[in-house]
Amino acid sequence: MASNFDSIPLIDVSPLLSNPETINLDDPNVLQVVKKLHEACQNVGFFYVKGHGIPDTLVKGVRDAARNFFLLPHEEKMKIQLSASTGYRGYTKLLDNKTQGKADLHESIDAYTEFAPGTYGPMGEHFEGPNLWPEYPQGFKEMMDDYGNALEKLSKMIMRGVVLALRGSPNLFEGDRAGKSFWSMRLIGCPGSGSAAHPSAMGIGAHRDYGLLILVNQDDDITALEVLNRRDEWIPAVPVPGAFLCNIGDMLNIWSNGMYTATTHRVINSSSKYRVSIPFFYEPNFQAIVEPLEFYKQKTGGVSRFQKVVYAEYLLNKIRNNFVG
Ligand SMILES: NC(=[NH2+])NCCC[C@H](N)C(=O)O
Ligand SMILES: O=C(O)CCC(=O)C(=O)O
Ligand SMILES: [Fe+2]
Repeated sequence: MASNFDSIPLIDVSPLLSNPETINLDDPNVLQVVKKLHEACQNVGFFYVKGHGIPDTLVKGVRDAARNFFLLPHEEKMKIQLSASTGYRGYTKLLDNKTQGKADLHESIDAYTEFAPGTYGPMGEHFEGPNLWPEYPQGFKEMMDDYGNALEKLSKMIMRGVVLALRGSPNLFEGDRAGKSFWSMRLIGCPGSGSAAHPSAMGIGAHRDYGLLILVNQDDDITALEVLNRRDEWIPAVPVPGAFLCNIGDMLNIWSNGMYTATTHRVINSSSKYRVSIPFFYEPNFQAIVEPLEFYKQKTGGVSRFQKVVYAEYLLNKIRNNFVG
């Protein structure tokens, strides 16, 4: 469970990225980073990541591309509309995504890892299909693919750092667990409250994320994301230019037997400006079986605190609830 934090720590992860294949605690810089990661994952469930090596042009480029897309006329955007038959990929208009049964005041493009039809059997069919990107500007798809690949690599290295903190094997979350991450990405646009026809609606209602690790790329000049601490206070996640905001999802909460926290958060854009954010969701393998790992159980009292879930089933159940009346 999250503690009574009142701010979100900033962590420079560059020491984790210098020797990806031989990362280990003999390097004092690595040791320092993993301690900070562990502490943040335990007490806050959120942290900022700098020193990540993703070029600023790419980080801003995807946000600008998203912003330009959301400026297009409604009919144009609806050409790539998301539905169950597009594998839940594509565009969702304002107030069509729901959180806890309430309409959210955001529009979005949702994307998932692409895979060959049949790869994941009948469960996989629900998510089959290419991602739906706009035709214009040219190169939209290529930029999003580059971005997804870069964030997948970064997420994997951060996960190695998290495991190393307790002297676990750095590849604990690879192989059958998350070696073939079923990652996803959302391009999100939230109107400012001044322009909204629905002043009471939240951008995104209170929720936890589903998977392992989320990296949020958000506009620098608007504070809208808020994070719930144990005193039930909403702590604003003020943007740190050049840094990603990183948080933990339900699957890491389960795998770590509750040691690491999937913290509740929400989005309220009370500024007058339109806000763009792009969360990247680093998730388990589609078919991963997720239950408290022995490694973490030993460190959390020896008793499993969670039932086993299959990631694909968990995800599909969540997604279906997002798009029903
Ligand atoms: N993939 C996500 N984390 N989506 C945002 C969470 C909000 C979503 N409408 C839900 O109820 O779960
Ligand atoms: O827009 C944001 O800053 C965060 C979005 C979010 O929490 C989500 O999509 O799960
Ligand atoms: Fe979220």
